[in-house]
Amino acid sequence: MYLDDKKSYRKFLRMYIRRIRRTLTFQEQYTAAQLITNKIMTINHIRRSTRIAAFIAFDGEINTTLLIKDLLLMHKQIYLPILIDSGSKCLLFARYTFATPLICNHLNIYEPKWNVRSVIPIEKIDVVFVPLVAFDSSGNRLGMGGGFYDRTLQNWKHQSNYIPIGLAHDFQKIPTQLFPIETWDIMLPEIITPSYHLIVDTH
Ligand SMILES: Nc1nc2c(c(=O)[nH]1)N(C=O)[C@@H](CNc1ccc(C(=O)N[C@@H](CCC(=O)O)C(=O)O)cc1)CN2
Ligand SMILES: Nc1ncnc2c1ncn2[C@@H]1O[C@H](COP(=O)(O)OP(=O)(O)OP(=O)(O)O)[C@@H](O)[C@H]1O
Repeated sequence: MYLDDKKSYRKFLRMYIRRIRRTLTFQEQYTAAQLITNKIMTINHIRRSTRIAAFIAFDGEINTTLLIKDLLLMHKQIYLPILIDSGSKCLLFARYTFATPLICNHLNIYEPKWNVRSVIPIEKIDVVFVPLVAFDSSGNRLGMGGGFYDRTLQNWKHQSNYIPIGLAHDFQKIPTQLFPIETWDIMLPEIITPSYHLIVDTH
């Protein structure tokens, strides 16, 4: 592997951070989940929103179970991404309630069972919580490498009212000078970790 080409460097960075993420203990994950949930509950524009897209964590991502539970208890409408084999590689968002069964997809991620009536156009969502592998203080985001969120969010600034917000562990932050940016990467205007709430000017 050669780290002087960007593709290999992105692959290396993903592998490196994913490996650290997977070594977190249950206690570390639980503490992080409590801290990030408490932080999110204090953010006014999230408290005011009605429809929120979240994700079910896998591969050591920051655990969202407590967050989703608290948001449901606040009577927010929660949506989760589902992957469909359409070739478009865009995500669909389906309604999730305490009564919704989750199934494990081919990438080992839990998602609601596909049902045409539970899917909502992304334009109707207020806040989209976005998983990520690495980020920097300018709002750059590196994901799992499928390009799903990059494609799904590509028009958010121009055609939509929703705001994408990255959720991550603190250690997933990379110095900007080391960040391998690609032209198609979507910049995140906000990123929340257990310790801070980063607000970026993406204009
Ligand atoms: N929680 C969560 N949900 C999510 C995402 C995510 O990053 N986190 N995604 C964000 O886009 C989408 C799924 N994207 C993914 C892209 C690539 C791989 C991946 O490379 N997985 C395997 C290898 C592939 C395989 O087994 O076929 C791996 O772990 O290496 C996984 C998920 C939609 N849902
Ligand atoms: N808006 C887009 N339109 C077409 N192709 C895209 C777009 N965004 C990303 N891609 C393609 O998807 C592939 C994976 O992109 P990338 O490595 O940035 O994924 P990622 O951001 O890490 O993953 P994800 O967004 O799923 O978490 C790249 O080969 C890229 O060419």
